[in-house]
Amino acid sequence: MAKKVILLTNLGSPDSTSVKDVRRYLNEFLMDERVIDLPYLGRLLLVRGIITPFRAPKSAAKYKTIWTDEGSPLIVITNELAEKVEKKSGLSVYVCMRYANPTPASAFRQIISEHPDVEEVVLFPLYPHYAMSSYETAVEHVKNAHSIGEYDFKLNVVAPYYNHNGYTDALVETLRPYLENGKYDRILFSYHGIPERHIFKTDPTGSHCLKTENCCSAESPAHEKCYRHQVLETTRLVAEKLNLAESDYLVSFQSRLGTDKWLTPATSDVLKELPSKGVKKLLVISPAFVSDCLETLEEIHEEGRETFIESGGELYDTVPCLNSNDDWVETIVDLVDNV
Ligand SMILES: C=CC1=C(C)c2cc3[nH]c(cc4nc(cc5[nH]c(cc1n2)c(C)c5CCC(=O)O)C(CCC(=O)O)=C4C)c(C)c3C=C
Ligand SMILES: [Fe+2]
Ligand SMILES: [Fe+2]
Repeated sequence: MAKKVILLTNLGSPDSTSVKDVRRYLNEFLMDERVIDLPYLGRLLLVRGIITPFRAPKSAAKYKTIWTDEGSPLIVITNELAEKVEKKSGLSVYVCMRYANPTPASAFRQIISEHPDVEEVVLFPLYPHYAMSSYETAVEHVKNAHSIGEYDFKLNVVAPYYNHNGYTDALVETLRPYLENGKYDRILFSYHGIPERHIFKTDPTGSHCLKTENCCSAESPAHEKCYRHQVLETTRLVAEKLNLAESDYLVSFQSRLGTDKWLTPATSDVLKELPSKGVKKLLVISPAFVSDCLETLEEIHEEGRETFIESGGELYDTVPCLNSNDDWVETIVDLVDNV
């Protein structure tokens, strides 16, 4: 059997909550051409001249509200997950991040020093859905480091698993305890948003995505890379497993940045509008995030609650991410075994 190890890759966090570290992180993140897809000079001016100077102090203050003694929740949780996957799979598990630390190059150096005979690294992106700003950039970043290092081992990548039974079952099990006494008027599936332009860009047919109202439910090869299709599928499968009626839940997109047209409806708009439509008791789940992070702990749990309650909502609960729960660990091992 080929000597195999696992490499988990996640988005990454600033090294600390200092404005300087947050600025460096935001510059690296937003200068990624798969995140802000402008020509280099335009991107540089926008990111360094406008977005980062204003955003860094605000983001640093937000990170301070979620930071733990061990560091960023996203990093701490990813490391805990790695330990558990290692125990369950019997394989060595490493971690790298798309932005900041640890880098793919440092993870490869560690792998080689601990396993000089390694033949295969299985890359597991901690993104269930394909988007050029998440799954694609993370995978390309690791492939790039692999090719620069001219390593002898193979790099195999786990495909997006938005419709994998284990992943949707794991989501169902995190939701189930909240649904036992039927106290919510609605469940909101809030996914990280992306600009519509990114959906057009990743449509290999060039003619399917966002061309009709129900493009995401009509058969198409475009779905292999369509973020909207994939998040709607995750939602549909989870709802089906829980026997939810269509009127029991809705989907929205959070964390919009800039003035471009992003996927709609925006989570913040939905949270403002629901109470006036009679939805006073709300449960929110964020399945695009497998690890709790700034976008769940601050934006959804804190800001989201404030928006909903100030708009007339009465009860607002949020479901934790899969983090390092046992169902999720088993799913990762299964996906790695079948890559
Ligand atoms: C779940 C997948 C993600 C997609 C798709 C995604 C797209 C995307 N993000 C930004 C801008 C920012 N995102 C930020 C934080 C952040 N984003 C994701 C995941 C996805 N992003 C995660 C897991 C996190 C949390 C990181 C953490 O340390 O906890 C941030 C930084 C924080 C802030 O200032 O708000 C920015 C900026 C864009 C522009 C984009 C698509 C184009
Ligand atoms: Fe993001
Ligand atoms: Fe689509």
